[in-house]
Amino acid sequence: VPAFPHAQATRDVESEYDYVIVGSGAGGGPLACRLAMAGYKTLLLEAGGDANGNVNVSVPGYQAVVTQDPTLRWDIFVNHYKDQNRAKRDPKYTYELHPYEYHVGPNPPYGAREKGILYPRSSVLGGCVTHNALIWITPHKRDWDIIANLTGDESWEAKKMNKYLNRVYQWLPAMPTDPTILLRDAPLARHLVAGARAAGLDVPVLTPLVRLGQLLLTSPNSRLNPVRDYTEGYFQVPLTMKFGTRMAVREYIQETVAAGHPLTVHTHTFVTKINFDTTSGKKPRATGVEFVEGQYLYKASPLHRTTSGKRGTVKAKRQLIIAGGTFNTPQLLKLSGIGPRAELQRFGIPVIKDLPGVGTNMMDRYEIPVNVKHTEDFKFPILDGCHFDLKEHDLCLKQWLENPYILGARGAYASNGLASMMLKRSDFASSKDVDLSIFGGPLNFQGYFPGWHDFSVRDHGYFSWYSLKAHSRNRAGTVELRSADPFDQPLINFNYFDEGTKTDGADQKDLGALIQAIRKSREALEDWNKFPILGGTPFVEEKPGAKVQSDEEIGQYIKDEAWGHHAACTCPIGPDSNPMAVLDSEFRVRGVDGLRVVDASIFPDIPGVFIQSAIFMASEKAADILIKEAKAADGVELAEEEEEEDLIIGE
Ligand SMILES: Cc1cc2nc3c(=O)[nH]c(=O)nc-3n(C[C@H](O)[C@H](O)[C@H](O)COP(=O)(O)OP(=O)(O)OC[C@H]3O[C@@H](n4cnc5c(N)ncnc54)[C@H](O)[C@@H]3O)c2cc1C
Repeated sequence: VPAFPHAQATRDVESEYDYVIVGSGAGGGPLACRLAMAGYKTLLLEAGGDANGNVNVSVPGYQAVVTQDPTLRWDIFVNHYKDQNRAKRDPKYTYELHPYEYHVGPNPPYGAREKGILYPRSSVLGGCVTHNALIWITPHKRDWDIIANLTGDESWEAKKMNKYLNRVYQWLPAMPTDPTILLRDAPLARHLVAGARAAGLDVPVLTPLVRLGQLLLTSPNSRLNPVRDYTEGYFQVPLTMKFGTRMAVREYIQETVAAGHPLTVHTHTFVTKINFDTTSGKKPRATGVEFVEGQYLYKASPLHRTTSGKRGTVKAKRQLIIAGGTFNTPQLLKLSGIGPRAELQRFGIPVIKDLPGVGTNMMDRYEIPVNVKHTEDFKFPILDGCHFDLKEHDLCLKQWLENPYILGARGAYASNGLASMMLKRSDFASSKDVDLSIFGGPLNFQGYFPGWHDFSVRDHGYFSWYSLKAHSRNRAGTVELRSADPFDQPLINFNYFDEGTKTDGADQKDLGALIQAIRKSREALEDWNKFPILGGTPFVEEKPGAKVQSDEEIGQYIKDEAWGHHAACTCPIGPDSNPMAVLDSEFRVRGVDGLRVVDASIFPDIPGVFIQSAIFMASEKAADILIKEAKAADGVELAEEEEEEDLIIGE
């Protein structure tokens, strides 16, 4: 594992910084780096640790292992349905036996407490980017135009957002799995080839690997393709890694500190409250935060023991930016007096600003698999020696550690295991953009529950196609306080399908798209038969299972077992005329001064197919706005901007 420069670990919190940022994930991390690189004294407060020396965060093949790592995971539990009887139809429904000890599925022992569905989150430098699946798919143009149209702020138009993608590529490496790793496993390649055929591509029966090799060189992100957002087909899956090692926000923060920019990072620092000055007679102004220093203070951490630690406060001279993510940002705003009046009063929280939209409008994608098991003792050769457990017998880890990134020499762990994807437009898409991503890999992943990773990789004879519904319509999710205790996790209700948004048949349309995705996955599995030249043993479908055939049966399977992992939109940007808009188009929290939000919660509509790219770009935009604002305030002349609209740097 390469030795990354360590984050500055000083514990003396100075009393004032230009900018204080809470949360170092996809939203907060890049913003902190940019502000510091522009010369502003910036403090980044992060509840988690820096994960230095933790190999889990660096190995792409450990993308699932890392979500189980107790040192950085938060076990957040959510409700897909408020109706618990309905929720329990999901075999992933979880109960707590003792603190952080769980029972998954029906027939819990007597006394077990209902928890709901696990929603993995990571509290660590880099936030969820440090434990995510590394998939890098850039947003659709329409995602940005929606914000521009909604707010009248043209700077959000797609052509103007292009420059922020260029800026992301200044620090973010992205590359696909080396095709030579995959092409060595003929039965796995047989599945991937079948996927290409089901995606409508012509694959020669006698030389399928040559065609697959070509397809794995085709990027789904190409900005040179003017109709890229509508282009259906079969593509490689770009990953946020460099030569087979995860590299993204965490590493960028550490490099920025090491380069000597004025960025101070305080890890293991949990922010409990935003402080306001309400004495001016004008709008309340956010002046800084209160925090507690200590490890695993949030009760969602399985290593949580105490909420006590060294307490402190810090002031933000220019702006305070909250970037705690879709669940924690609305929680912190509400705890600090910004949110729906009735809810705040219920918990005895003094109201600073009645903002009814905080913690509403939550969106997510739906995901659902078809899992098959190959018969007898078949194992995918690519997984030989892979134990996914960091122990000495994990020969794939040894291979990854000891080899250079050349011709697949680092082996299976230089990939996240999901190398290719179909992009499709379902009959239920809300625009011309593709709305289904169907990707395959040698895993038995059925969604998130405690121990999901061990379950997914235990048997090396499984293959699955996963469908993800992009541009989903449900916006009925909510994040509400459970208590006034900042260390409690909030109450999170997604209100799936018919429990949620039903306008214009929204729930039925999303369901319809997913039913088509399941049928497309099955078509890919049938097309497997067309390539016997690649070997392998037959398989049986375990989920949803051969008996599940009609639209109604497939629909029920989806409603029972779908999940999501791109939760967003709980502090949406919106126009002045919308009382539910939490932010203006420049990330300002409405009704107060000095306070911004920059993370997955800012979007009025869930963007793209995979979300981290949109958050990174929004973070770059926020930096641009704040730097210009600071220069204007200081009377510094703004340099003429180069026209970057048509410039393409990176993909
Ligand atoms: C299992 C999984 C896999 C995923 N895979 C992908 C993928 O392959 N591709 C993709 O595009 N997206 C993926 N995502 C989604 C993506 O990683 C997240 O949407 C994104 O990281 C969210 O960014 P954020 O800035 O909103 O919050 P986060 O990245 O979650 O960062 C928030 C940070 O704030 C800190 N924090 C919160 N509250 C406080 C507080 N009170 N005080 C101090 N610090 C605090 C947290 O510790 C955390 O580090 C995945 C998500 C999950 C869960």
